[in-house]
Amino acid sequence: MCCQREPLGTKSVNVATVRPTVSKLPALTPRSRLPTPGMKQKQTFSICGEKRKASGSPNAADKKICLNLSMSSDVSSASDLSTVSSLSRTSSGSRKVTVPVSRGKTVSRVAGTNGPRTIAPRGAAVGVAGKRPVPVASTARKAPGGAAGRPPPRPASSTTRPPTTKTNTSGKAGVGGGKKRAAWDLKGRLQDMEAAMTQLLKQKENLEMETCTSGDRLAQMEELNNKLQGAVVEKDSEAQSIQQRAARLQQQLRDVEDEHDHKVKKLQRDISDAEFERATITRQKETLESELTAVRQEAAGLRSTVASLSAAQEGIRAELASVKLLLEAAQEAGRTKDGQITDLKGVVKAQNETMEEMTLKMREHEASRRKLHNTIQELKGNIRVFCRVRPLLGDEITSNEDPTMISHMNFPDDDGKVVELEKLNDANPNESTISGKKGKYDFMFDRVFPPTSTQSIVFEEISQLVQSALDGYNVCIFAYGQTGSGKTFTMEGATDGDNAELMGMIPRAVEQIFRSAADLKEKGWQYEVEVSFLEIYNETIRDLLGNGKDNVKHEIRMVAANSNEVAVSGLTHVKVTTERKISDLLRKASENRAVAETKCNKRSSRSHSVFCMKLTGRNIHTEETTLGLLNLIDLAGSERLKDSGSQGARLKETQSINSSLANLGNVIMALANKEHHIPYRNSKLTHLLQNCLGGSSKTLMFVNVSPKEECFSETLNSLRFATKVCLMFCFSLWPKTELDLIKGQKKATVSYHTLNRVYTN
Ligand SMILES: Nc1ncnc2c1ncn2[C@@H]1O[C@H](COP(=O)(O)OP(=O)(O)OP(=O)(O)O)[C@@H](O)[C@H]1O
Repeated sequence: MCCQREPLGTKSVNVATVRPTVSKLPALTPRSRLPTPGMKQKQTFSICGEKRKASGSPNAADKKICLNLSMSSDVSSASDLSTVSSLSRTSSGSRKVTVPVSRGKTVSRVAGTNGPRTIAPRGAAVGVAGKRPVPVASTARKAPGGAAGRPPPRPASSTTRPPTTKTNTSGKAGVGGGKKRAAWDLKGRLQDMEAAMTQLLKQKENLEMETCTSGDRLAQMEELNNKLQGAVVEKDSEAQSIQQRAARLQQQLRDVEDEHDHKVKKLQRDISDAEFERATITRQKETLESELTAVRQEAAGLRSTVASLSAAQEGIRAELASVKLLLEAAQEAGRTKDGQITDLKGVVKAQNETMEEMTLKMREHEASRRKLHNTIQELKGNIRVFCRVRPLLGDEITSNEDPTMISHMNFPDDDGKVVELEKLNDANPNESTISGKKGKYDFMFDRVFPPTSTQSIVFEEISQLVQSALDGYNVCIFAYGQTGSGKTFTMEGATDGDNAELMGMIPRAVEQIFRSAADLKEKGWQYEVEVSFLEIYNETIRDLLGNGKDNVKHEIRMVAANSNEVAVSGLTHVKVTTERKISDLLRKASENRAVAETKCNKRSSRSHSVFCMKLTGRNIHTEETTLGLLNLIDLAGSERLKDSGSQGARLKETQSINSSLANLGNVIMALANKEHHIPYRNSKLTHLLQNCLGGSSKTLMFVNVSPKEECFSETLNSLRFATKVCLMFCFSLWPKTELDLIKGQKKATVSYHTLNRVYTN
């Protein structure tokens, strides 16, 4: 059965065999090749499948067959593609391919028939690839009712209906030849009518048959429609999966593009880096070129220098030749000199021997120097008294007054040994005088330092005693006087920036000791210096180099039963090798004293401070050893009880001070009198200094005097105490008989003039 088909036009379908899996479209490649809505293009799809060879051929290999479909159509949407090709199996097992090429247009083929395989688009020519298409109608006519034995469907269009015999209603035409019967020919007309009736019955039968066929065809079409709808759903899902895949592919493409962009950027960066590097290299190249130019210029300069040097070398060679000549002459002279050197070596040897002798003599001289020095010191007196008057200071100076000019004091002699004291007001008529003149007093000491005397002038006088300490003698230097008279200034000095002139006796003595020790080193003497610093307050000893907080009770003990040497228990002794170290120690002692001062006002002036340097010497040549002690003592301010008006603790302090000062005087007196018993232990101070007072020890006492007129009485008192010490020493030099004679004169006081007369005689 054939149906009228629409002409296919440019569409052509070549079908060999299509496998059921043909619904799987081949993978669509690049996104750019996917149709987009509204795109008009020619598409070619290849649907590949496999076909087995005829079953009669056992070795038949699978053959790949393809359905090629070319079309040119408007693709309105991607979903149209899903319906491009579909395949469904008919109920009879045959395969049917329906290919809608555009909306409402389909190409169908029924596989499995015995006839030639065709696709019968409406009115189009369909044929096997490469063969001329066979008209459908003729094919259908050749195989009527071929598919599944059914009659071919009746053509839908009335134009395709088989021609019907036109009934001659008018009766004018006969059935057989169209010849009109005569009216009278009833029989003939009856025959015609029977023939017409028969024809009409046939037509009726045909119509009934056609109606039946149309019903079948309608059912077939409905079935087909259902299948097509199923195929559409299937294709829709396929289209969705294709869309998802396309989306994945697009995502991949975007990833690839991103990666591409990333690589492009990286490449651009690499390019810019490379360009930068190229620019750097270019710059380096330029620099190197300029350096090369400079080096070339330098090389040119060097070449010219080499040329000039070569010329100079020639000159030097010539000079060298002349020098060689001179050298030869000198060598000749040298040989002569060698002889002379040998002679000189003999002379040097002789001189070395002389030197050794001289060194020995020098050592002997050093020993003699020590002895002589000591003799001189002894001749000068093992006990000496110096008087020092400080200048007026600050508020003490009235306008237009020279601070070194003191109205009530005179320094009359050129030797600097006498001080005259004159009371200008309120002369006490009962006051005893030395000069015999009321209100005027003369005092003579080993040395008197007026207010103009500097620290260095004062130290000159005591430096010999410091030397004695280095030579192995014990030396005590005291500063005695009323409060504010200049004892501490004399002993320690004042700190006024870096003014070295204000340095006191202690730092100067230290300086001299280290200097002399260095000088004596070449004579084989090595010294070890050990320092201690203590104060005695109210007969209690306190360590000024300790930690300042200790409540240790320090006791004075004899080092050995048969020796005079004493030691203080728990006292700090510091070995020093430099002067700087000693200044640090003095600072520490002063800080410790300052702490104590806060506890007891003005304590420093109410205590005795004893700075002691132990000097141990050893001669590495002679193995001779020495041990000398240098004690520098700042005594507490002396005050007369009746003048001070002290009470309570202050009274106790004053009594303690006066007692220890009186004991000092008694000890000195006992030493001068060569008494058997010396009362050292009556006070801490004399007990401590017992091996430094008396014997071969040297004692020097500074009596410091205030220039203030209101201190006249205290000044007089201090000078009298110092004179007593001085007299005792003078007595000690006298033969005992003469001493007894003087004592027998029963004079209350011994005048300076008497002593002077006795002394000079
Ligand atoms: N020769 C001097 N030249 C200049 N100033 C001096 C001299 N002697 C003492 N002074 C000054 O006089 C003041 C009192 O002196 P210093 O403190 O030495 O007296 P002191 O006798 O030690 O008193 P104290 O017993 O209270 O300790 C200080 O300011 C000191 O600098």
